[in-house]
Amino acid sequence: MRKIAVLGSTGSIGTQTLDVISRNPEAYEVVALAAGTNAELLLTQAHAFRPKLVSIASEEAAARLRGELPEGTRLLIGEEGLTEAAAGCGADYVVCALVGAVGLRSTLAAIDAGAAIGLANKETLVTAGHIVTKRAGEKGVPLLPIDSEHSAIFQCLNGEDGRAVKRLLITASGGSFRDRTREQLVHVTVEDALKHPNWSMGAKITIDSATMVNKGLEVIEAHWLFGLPYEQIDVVLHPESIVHSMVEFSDTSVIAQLGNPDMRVPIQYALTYPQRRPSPASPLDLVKAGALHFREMDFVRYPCLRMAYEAGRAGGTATTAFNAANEAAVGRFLRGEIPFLAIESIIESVLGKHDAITNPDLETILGTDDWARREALK
Ligand SMILES: NC(=O)C1=CN([C@@H]2O[C@H](COP(=O)(O)OP(=O)(O)OC[C@H]3O[C@@H](n4cnc5c(N)ncnc54)[C@H](OP(=O)(O)O)[C@@H]3O)[C@@H](O)[C@H]2O)C=CC1
Ligand SMILES: CC(=O)[C@@H](O)[C@H](O)COP(=O)(O)O
Ligand SMILES: [Mn+2]
Repeated sequence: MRKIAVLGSTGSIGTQTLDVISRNPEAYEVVALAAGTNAELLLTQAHAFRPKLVSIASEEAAARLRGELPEGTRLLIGEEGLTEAAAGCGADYVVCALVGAVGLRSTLAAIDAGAAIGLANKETLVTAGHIVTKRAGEKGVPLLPIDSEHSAIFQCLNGEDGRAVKRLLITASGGSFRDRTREQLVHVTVEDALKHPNWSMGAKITIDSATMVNKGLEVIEAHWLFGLPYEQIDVVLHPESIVHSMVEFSDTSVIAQLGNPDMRVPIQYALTYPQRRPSPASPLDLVKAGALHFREMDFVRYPCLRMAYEAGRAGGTATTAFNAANEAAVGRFLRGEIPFLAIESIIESVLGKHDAITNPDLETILGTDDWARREALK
């Protein structure tokens, strides 16, 4: 029986992970759950799964859990709680479903404890990919992708020799504003931006899809997960989100992974790999799905993707700054403080002020993250 910790259990990926687990109760024991603010849902989950530990971000949220948890479930708070959930409860598998670079330390703690990682939290790889992948390699810990595109690529590669890969083709839906011109983006609202055409996801990633930052993060995530240079990672617009990504090989063969948009498929595959199990997702009927479309990516329409490639190629702390500036800017947009198009100007401005440091250690990464956030909030 696999002992699992779910970091970010109350979010979109976290709740779907627990849904997958609850359909296979004989295979999993949930040993720890960690959340940010949603004490009510965390409490319900604690009673359903009876973990050894629950962790919540603040003392205020923790107050709502005291005296209400099942017998034998400990309560911890903040970064200490995240680390203990990741590394102190005997989990042999940790699902990293936190949103943002806040997931970095607990992911590293889980790796140091020798747990396999189911990784949804792409910001961690974008922030410190060289540290996370090196540490996982040294520990012999697998990093199993949950992000749908990376799960698709992982499945297409199927253990193939990387030298036979010509390029990765990451698909992008185009997000909430895929049919709008840049001029039409001037007055869009938060409510509009949160309407993703194909996926129901947390607020931050939904905004990232609309700005195309999400695809930029995914290009950098693919660079670290699959060890390929940026020249071999391309993005193609695919409005239907049926083809989750593709790999082109040196003999011109292109292998794709397809399915209806349902994150429980890649989540389950990351949990059961190398096996497959029946899934609750609705089967894909290509005849009913109709025509599938593919369009060239327009880097003028989507400058955030251009900036992500530039940061990726610059390397070192450039991607840390890119991610942190975006996190802060998206927070401001969601709070109604800035218009949609200011997200990209803030990222551009922060990157313009940043001199990337090569091969940074963790302290330098955290310093850059902090600096970029403060710049983005100015
Ligand atoms: N949703 C999706 O379909 C996909 C998501 N991803 C990636 O997966 C990750 C999670 O995304 P998603 O599930 O959509 O995000 P959500 O916002 O839905 O969930 C985020 C989770 O993180 C928790 N959290 C946030 N801040 C903290 C903190 N400081 N301490 C502890 N817990 C915290 C939240 O807790 P609470 O809600 O209690 O505040 C919540 O459980 C992101 O990196 C995203 O890019 C990748 C592919 C698809
Ligand atoms: C489901 C998933 O993996 C998301 O990252 C998704 O890819 C978002 O869609 P787009 O970024 O392509 O709009
Ligand atoms: Mn994705």
